[in-house]
Amino acid sequence: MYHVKLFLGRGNFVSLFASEGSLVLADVNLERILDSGEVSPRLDHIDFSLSPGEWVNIVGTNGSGKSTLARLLAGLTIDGIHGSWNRGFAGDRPMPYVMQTPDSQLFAETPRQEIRFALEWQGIPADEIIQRTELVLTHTGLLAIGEEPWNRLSGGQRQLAAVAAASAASAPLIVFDEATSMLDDQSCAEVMRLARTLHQQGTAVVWVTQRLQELEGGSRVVAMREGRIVFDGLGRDFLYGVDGAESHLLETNRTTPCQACGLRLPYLPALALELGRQGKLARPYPETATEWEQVLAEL
Ligand SMILES: Nc1ncnc2c1ncn2[C@@H]1O[C@H](COP(=O)(O)OP(=O)(O)OP(=O)(O)O)[C@@H](O)[C@H]1O
Repeated sequence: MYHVKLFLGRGNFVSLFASEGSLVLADVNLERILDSGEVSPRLDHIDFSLSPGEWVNIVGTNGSGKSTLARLLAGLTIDGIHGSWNRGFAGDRPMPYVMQTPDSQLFAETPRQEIRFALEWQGIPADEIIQRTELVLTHTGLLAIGEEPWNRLSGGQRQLAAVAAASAASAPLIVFDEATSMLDDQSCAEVMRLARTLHQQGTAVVWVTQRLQELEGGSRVVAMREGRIVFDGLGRDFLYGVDGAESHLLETNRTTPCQACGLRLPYLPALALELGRQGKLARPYPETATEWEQVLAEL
């Protein structure tokens, strides 16, 4: 860990503790002009740090600022942004950014071509490109459809090709912006598997999602509301409230951080909270399928 002091303009400084090489944003702001002519924040006093190799989930309702933050983390240009940042391990080049709909980011004609172009764009020597393309196709399970034109592939297969091309960059960070929201469950699981493999290999992952059932209890969740980060902590605390605060939570009828963001609790956390309310279940609440099976068998 080290200590960074960032100049914020107007004579203000902010001090943040960050792991060495972290990507750090400090008091980042972005405004937008509404149709009425009023000014409204798109990003509102954002302080955020991402360590090398870390996985962070970004959640929030529509229009809360998730994509804007994700684009900023990817190093894509956003006009009108104010504040301080140090891109740390992510460097100055734009990082791969996988969008919701694959068709808006595929520009070659087949998965093999798409990966080849991604490698060419990085400046990989021509004699390495063919071999590396085949390796990426193999590792992503796309070898059999490498030569298929997009119109013969499903949306899920096209999205996998987009992830494969993004992963070909071997970048230190990859941003998934609701990359699974248009996919069926199987394609969704395959895209998630690829993202997890990249993470296990050391790539930092920014995972923007509205599918709260994807959140793991021990993973980091950053929740946004009206351009602000309103929660930054563990998935289980986001879904259930902070441990120890539960009785207060129930007595006063306060909502969990998830509900306070205007998001609906997924079915299983909602069930766990309800069973807790009825005194039939105590913390720690089950998170995995096996833990749930045990709990249900004992009820
Ligand atoms: N290019 C832009 N110029 C001005 N305002 C924008 C622009 N893009 C988005 N906005 C506005 O900024 C706010 C945040 O948008 P953003 O897309 O970051 O939210 P989001 O949480 O990703 O929403 P969604 O889940 O609907 O994609 C919204 O009110 C949106 O209308």
